[in-house]
Amino acid sequence: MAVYTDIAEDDLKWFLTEYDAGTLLSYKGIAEGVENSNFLLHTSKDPLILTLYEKRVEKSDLPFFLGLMQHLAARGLSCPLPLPRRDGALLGSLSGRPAALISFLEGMWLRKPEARHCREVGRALAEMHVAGDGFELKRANALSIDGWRGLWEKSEARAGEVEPGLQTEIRSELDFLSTAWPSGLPAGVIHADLFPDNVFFLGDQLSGLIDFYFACNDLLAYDVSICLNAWCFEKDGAYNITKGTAMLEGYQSVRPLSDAEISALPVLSRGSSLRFFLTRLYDWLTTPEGAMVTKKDPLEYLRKLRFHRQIKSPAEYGLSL
Ligand SMILES: Nc1ncnc2c1ncn2[C@@H]1O[C@H](COP(=O)(O)OP(=O)(O)OP(=O)(O)O)[C@@H](O)[C@H]1O
Ligand SMILES: N[C@@H](CCO)C(=O)O
Repeated sequence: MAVYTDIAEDDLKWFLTEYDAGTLLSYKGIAEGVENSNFLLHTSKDPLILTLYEKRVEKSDLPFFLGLMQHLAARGLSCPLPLPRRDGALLGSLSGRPAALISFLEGMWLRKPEARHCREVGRALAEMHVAGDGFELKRANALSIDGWRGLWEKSEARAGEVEPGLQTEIRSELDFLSTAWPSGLPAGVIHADLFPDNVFFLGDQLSGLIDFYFACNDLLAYDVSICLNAWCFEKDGAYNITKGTAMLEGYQSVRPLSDAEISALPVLSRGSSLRFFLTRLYDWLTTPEGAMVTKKDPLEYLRKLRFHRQIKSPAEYGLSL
């Protein structure tokens, strides 16, 4: 569960005096999520989410994340809006952690998304890419090509515990990606973690995107590859081309991909598979047994990586070329 830091009711009430948030009626920790501590607050006004930022989030990045939510919401994207304090600041401090209040978004994430949902996600991703234009703050992607080798080196010695032979395979993948990684593709603000648990639906209608805490500036098509990986594979590891077609059509109904972006999809998808494999591998090897956090399977992403490696044409993702 993701409540790493407990809060005392009195401290919370004191914290809320800095905001025009109404009177506290109740609060409870939210079990989902792995990165930060989240609480649902009921007040005499609107419900709110309180997030306490934990160790993996750099405090210096918070103005980017919170400012981005404001920027996107102001351009009509459905995403949480940070509530400013009375002094105008978006960030406060609670229980020794940086903390923010954000608006509560109605909806549920889908445990079993179908092709029609993938279409909506593709569309929303493109809308986010378009709406991100003009956002003035910049944040480099620490979890892109330049960061992968360092991340791998933290796990390499023990990687064989997860699957024998991994060392050779990942080293050669890193070598391949460092020569094949595309440059010059359209770049902008990307979500970088738009998995099913970060997209809310009300019925079949997409109601909003959450969790912008990996957002950064990077290649827009790299974000598309992250979504293909997160939404278009079945539990048995098979790529679902119907979902892929729907997602790519949804995306292109808002922002058509260039020929260069389409050609780069297999390489970008190898990269995004490696990115989630590496963070999951690190967590797998370092999270203590019994910790109240669900560890995610790194091998799921190794299998996706192997799938993308044998792709001969981007048409195999469901694009009509
Ligand atoms: N604005 C919001 N409105 C409604 N619920 C929210 C909102 N923000 C977060 N939540 C709830 O809190 C949960 C965890 O949020 P979030 O995904 O941001 O956490 P996290 O720790 O950064 O997780 P991860 O990075 O693993 O996805 C969500 O699944 C959702 O249930
Ligand atoms: N979405 C990530 C975890 C949280 O960022 C994963 O599935 O590995």
